[in-house]
Amino acid sequence: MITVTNLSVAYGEVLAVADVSLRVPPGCVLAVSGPSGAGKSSLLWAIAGAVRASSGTVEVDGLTITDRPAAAAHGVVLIPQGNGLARVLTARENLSMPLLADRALTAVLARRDEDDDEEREHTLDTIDGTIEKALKDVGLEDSGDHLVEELSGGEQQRVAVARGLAQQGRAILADESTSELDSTNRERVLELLRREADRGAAVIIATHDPNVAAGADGHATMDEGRLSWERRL
Ligand SMILES: Nc1ncnc2c1ncn2[C@@H]1O[C@H](COP(=O)(O)OP(=O)(O)OP(=O)(O)O)[C@@H](O)[C@H]1O
Repeated sequence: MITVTNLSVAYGEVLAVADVSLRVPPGCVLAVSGPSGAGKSSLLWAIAGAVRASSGTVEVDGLTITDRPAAAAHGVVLIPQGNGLARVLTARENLSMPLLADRALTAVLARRDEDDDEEREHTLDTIDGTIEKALKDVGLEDSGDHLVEELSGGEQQRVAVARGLAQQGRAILADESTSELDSTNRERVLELLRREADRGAAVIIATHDPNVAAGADGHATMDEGRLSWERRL
C-alpha cells in the first residue's frame, strides 16, 4: 500500500506538489496525468524517496519513506522519465546493477562478508534468470549485449521498464514509461505493469496518454501541484 498524506514538495520558491493525499492498495494501478510542470514527476520522486518532502508523509507497506536507499531496499521501484540508464553499459548490465546492489546491501545488513560459493552461484544464477526474463518480457531478449547508446529511444525505454520489472518491487512508479513506444509496445508495457499489480504491487503511472489513463483502475490529474480525482480507486 502506498499512502501519501498531505505531501508537499518545494524547490525553493516553486511548489511542485501541493498538499497531496492518496492511497494505492496492492493490486491496483493509478494513472496520474496533467500538463507539463504539473508536479507528476515530483510526486513520484517523493514517493521513491528521491526528493525530500517539505511537509507531509509517504508510507509504503509500513515504511515511512525518507531517503532513496531505504526506499529502494524496501522495494520501491522508480522507472524514471528519460530512462535513467547508463548509456555506456549494455542493456543487461543496466538491469543487473540494482539487483547486485540489493544483494550487496542485504549481505552488509546481515553482516555477512560473502556467501559460500554454492550460495553465491545460486544467487547469481537467479539474478541472470530474472534479467533474461525481464528482457524477454519487453521483447529485447536479443539486445542484452547492446550498449544502451546503440539502442533506439523506444528500445531504451523498454530496457528501463525491464530494469524496473526485474526488481520485483512492492511499489512501481512508472514516469511516462510508454511515451516513446509504438502502440504494440505500449500495450505490452501496460500489460506488464498490470501483471506487476496482479503480483501484488501498488502501481502508479504518470502519463500524458488518455488511453493509458483509461486502462488504469483509478485516474487522478495534477495541476500546479494539486491533485484531483477523475476516477477514484
Ligand atoms: N530539480 C528541480 N529544481 C527546481 N525546480 C524543479 C525541479 N524539478 C522540477 N522542478 C519544477 O517543479 C515543477 C513540477 O515539475 P515536474 O517535473 O514534477 O512536473 P511534471 O508534471 O512531471 O512535468 P512533465 O509532464 O513535463 O514531466 C515545475 O515547475 C518544474 O520546473
